[in-house]
Amino acid sequence: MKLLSVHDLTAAYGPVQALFGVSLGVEARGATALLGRNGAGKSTTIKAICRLLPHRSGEIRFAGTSLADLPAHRAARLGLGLVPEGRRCFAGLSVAQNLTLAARPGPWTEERVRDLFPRLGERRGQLAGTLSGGEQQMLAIGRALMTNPRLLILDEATEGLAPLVRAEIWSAIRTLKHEGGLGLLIVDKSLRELAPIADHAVVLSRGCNVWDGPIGDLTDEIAHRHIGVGVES
Ligand SMILES: Nc1ncnc2c1ncn2[C@@H]1O[C@H](COP(=O)(O)OP(=O)(O)OP(=O)(O)O)[C@@H](O)[C@H]1O
Repeated sequence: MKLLSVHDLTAAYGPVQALFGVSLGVEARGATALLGRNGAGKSTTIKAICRLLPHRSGEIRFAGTSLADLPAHRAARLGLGLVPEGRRCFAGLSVAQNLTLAARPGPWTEERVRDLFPRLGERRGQLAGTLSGGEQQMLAIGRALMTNPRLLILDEATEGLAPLVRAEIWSAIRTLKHEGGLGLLIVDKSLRELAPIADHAVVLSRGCNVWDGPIGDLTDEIAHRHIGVGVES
């Protein structure tokens, strides 16, 4: 059984339909990359999965349970951990407070998050609002891990960051894939970084699935046409 299974999802912002039938799956401890050009519907798909946006039709099942009628906090409690686009940490609270506020029982503790991101340990008492963009992203990932999710959803986790910080975050994501004991759904355009992590890729265009398969089978032609990047990018 898949950890997450989305079938034929449609969703809209008021009168504007954004998803026209999106399907994807994530295996337990597997990693799926969700790809597509700007505006393709990736964030909307994630919002619908996390119940931050109601869907119109289709099915969303997580660990065998339908999420269709659940509010966002109940879906989160089932084990969905979201690292949203734009990070969204509590700027006026310290790193440690941000982490402990999110905590739920399980293998992920503040100490383990600090092992994954040593910079957060060095800045435990610092206000989140004064962290660099990369450090805030690490904190956002740390906060999601502190909820002890079964599925971690990363929406553009490395966008707009300097190369060295990006490398640190990708290294942490690789560690999560191999040692984290959780499933991953990753939205990103860095196909070269995703290739050793994701087992599977789903490509969206204009709110529809246009390609789905093992990430290694993604051709340069498909990548250029539907993601706007080459497979080596
Ligand atoms: N709050 C909103 N109100 C109305 N339309 C929206 C809203 N948010 C997104 N959309 C529209 O829904 C479509 C899908 O947007 P979405 O943000 O899901 O794309 P995306 O693939 O995540 O893009 P990006 O890579 O730029 O984040 C787009 O046409 C977008 O303009």
